[in-house]
Amino acid sequence: MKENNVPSAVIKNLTKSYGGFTALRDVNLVLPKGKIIGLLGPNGSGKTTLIKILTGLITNYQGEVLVEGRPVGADTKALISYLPDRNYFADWMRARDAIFLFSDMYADFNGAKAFQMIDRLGLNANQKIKSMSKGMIDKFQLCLVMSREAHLYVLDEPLGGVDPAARDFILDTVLKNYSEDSSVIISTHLISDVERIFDTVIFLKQGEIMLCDEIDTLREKTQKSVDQLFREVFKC
Ligand SMILES: Nc1ncnc2c1ncn2[C@@H]1O[C@H](COP(=O)(O)OP(=O)(O)OP(=O)(O)O)[C@@H](O)[C@H]1O
Repeated sequence: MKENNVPSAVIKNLTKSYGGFTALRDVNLVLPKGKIIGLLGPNGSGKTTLIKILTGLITNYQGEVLVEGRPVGADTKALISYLPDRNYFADWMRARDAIFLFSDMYADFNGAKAFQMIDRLGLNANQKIKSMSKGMIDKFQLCLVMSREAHLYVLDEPLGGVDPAARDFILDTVLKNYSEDSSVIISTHLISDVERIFDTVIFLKQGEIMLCDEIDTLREKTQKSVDQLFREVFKC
């Protein structure tokens, strides 16, 4: 059962240091359900660190992180569908093997949906993943991740290797496959391609939240696209 009134994630006073270096400083965020959230920031601003904390891959930090009201841990991993920034398949695997593996691993995974999606994207279920191009693997991983009925989807650079013609299809795939009971957090540098699907935008700067706003409010306030604003705020 999904607990409808609980935010997908709540982050309170989160600080993460690597040795003497502070990668995240006193981050506070609430990720409400039914939203697509853009997590944006220049290289090294702490996006992947935040994502790894949310997904339970980094466990030593200060502060509190809740997913569906529960502290991040073994329980919450099952609630999150995570697209990492690199692939994790064994060399021998064909696309269909990975789909069957996901079926075994995740109770909320819809294998039929995954087969349909890869077909729609022109991928071959019998092809070895190792022999796919980077863009093909990106598309395939996104199909797997969006074929789960998760509470929180965490997508780290989902379009990195995807050709411009396929990007819109991928974004529509994201839009179609998350529900009002879940939320999606997307970290990307391809802001102009992705901003049309954001409800909320977060700018991270040197480990701190410098902006967290609804996209409509932001556009009204600044009269700029998110991409334009990002380029101005983070101009080198
Ligand atoms: N394992 C680690 N050990 C030490 N420092 C680290 C480690 N991982 C990340 N950092 C540092 O923490 C900071 C934030 O890194 P992070 O990977 O979270 O940034 P990012 O915003 O995802 O960057 P990018 O856009 O380049 O992927 C960087 O200064 C990075 O060098």
